Amino acid sequence: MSAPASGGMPATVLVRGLERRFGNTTVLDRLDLSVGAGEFVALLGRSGSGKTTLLRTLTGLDPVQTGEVRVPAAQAVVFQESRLLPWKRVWENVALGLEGADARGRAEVALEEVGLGHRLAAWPLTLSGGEAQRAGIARALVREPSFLMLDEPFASLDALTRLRMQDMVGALWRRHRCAVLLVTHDVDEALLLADRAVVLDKGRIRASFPIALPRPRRHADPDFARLRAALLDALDVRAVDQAA
Ligand SMILES: Nc1ncnc2c1ncn2[C@@H]1O[C@H](COP(=O)(O)OP(=O)(O)OP(=O)(O)O)[C@@H](O)[C@H]1O
Repeated sequence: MSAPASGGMPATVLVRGLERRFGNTTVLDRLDLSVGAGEFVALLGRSGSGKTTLLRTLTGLDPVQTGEVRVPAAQAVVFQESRLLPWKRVWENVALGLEGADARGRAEVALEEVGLGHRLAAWPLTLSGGEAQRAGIARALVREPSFLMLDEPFASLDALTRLRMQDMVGALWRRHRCAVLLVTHDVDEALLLADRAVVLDKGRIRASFPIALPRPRRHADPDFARLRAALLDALDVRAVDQAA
């Protein structure tokens, strides 16, 4: 795959002219998007703008009606709820579908990496919300994806747990360097984690902001506040109409 993504990186994910209609409603409208190798992209947009539909198309759950979608085979997705099987222990959930005699060992290493080494044999229903999401992230990482999709993974967590999880995901990304597409409603989350924030509106990309802030990112940084204001503007329908 040689088409360049933003920043001159080779594209890991390439979407060209993607359309998705449900009956007479166009949900994705000639959408173009690329995610570079190792690039962290945050996808923001108002409710109903098509974020989940785009993600479902990238995972193959939703068909490509019109347009082109290229994603690597080594992909993984983490949803808002962890979707662990309650009748399997935590390590078994993470090892599910892995091949080879070392599946359990690999699952345990992934769980240790997300700070769950002490709950390997626990039943999912005994985990806190944050722990369950950690297990979901371990289940994704153990597959060594070159493309990781995160669909509002922290939305149901309390504010403090969310901050801890954001820190953890930032650290994991620096270590693994896979391409990431994070769907979020949280502008600060995008600014804390992503290389680029992309705004979806009515099924089209309306804005794409490079987030050229040094890491670790700080809310107190004046550039952080400037980017937050620009991103909030782009999410506002009046600003979108002016840009269109
Ligand atoms: N299977 C379907 N049949 C009909 N309409 C659908 C279907 N799936 C999604 N839609 C419509 O497509 C539009 C986009 O939905 P989508 O879930 O992708 O938005 P979203 O940006 O993820 O929203 P949210 O932020 O609320 O999760 C909505 O108007 C939704 O009603």
